[in-house]
Amino acid sequence: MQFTFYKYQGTGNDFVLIDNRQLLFPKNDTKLISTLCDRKFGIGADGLILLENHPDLDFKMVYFNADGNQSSMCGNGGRCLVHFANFLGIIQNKATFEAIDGVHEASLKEGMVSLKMNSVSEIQQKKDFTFLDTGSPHHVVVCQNLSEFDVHQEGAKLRYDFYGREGANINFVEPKSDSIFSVRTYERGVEAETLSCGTGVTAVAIAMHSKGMTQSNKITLQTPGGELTVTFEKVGTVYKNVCLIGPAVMVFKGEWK
Ligand SMILES: N[C@H](CCC[C@H](N)C(=O)O)C(=O)O
Repeated sequence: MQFTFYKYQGTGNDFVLIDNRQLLFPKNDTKLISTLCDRKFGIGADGLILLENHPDLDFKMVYFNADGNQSSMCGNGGRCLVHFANFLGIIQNKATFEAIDGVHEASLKEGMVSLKMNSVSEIQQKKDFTFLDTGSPHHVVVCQNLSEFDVHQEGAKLRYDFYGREGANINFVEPKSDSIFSVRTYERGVEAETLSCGTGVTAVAIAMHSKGMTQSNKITLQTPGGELTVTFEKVGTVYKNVCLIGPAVMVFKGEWK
């Protein structure tokens, strides 16, 4: 089948975006989606995102991991989709859309997209790690010498041996200052380290505050793909008004034959 696609990246987390408002894309074709995301036989991406109409909101987001399966919320993908909706003329600089984890508000200014994430009230603080869901499930563990760390091997071990079939995303974090943290992420469904992970850095920011490793509510996350900012308000035990802020870039447009 033939269709137009747009390749996007948000701090190096990259996606194939398709305007599916006509509902012509074969969503159940796992093999096609994994081929489109394949870096040798396809376009190459960490995931694929469909923009669809919504009866009440600006649009609907449907997200697939590179393995071809529909998955949980993608923060960087959501940011890229807001940029795409502006490019298509669907929105100006504000958006309200539905994703798998509910309704999100977003704003766009000079190529930077601020995406409101769900509030977080359940944080599992263990001795050696923190587990929380920011739209996707995330394991957060502090480590030293992050640049030397074998993220793929250690991430896969935790993702498969500890979390089993369902899995989780594994975030390794190294404090740089009270409000700056370096993060590298092994992503479920990509089954590799990605250059950044939006719901992942959101989980890291909240986990660091919850552990008392930062007093700030405006956190800078340095990832191999670039810099993201996460802001939040802690009201009682709940993290509210959580925002993921960073760039979204259209890399190229293409036709799939
Ligand atoms: N791979 C994740 C979904 C995408 C998360 C990531 N790309 C983001 O920016 O949040 C999962 O299956 O839980």
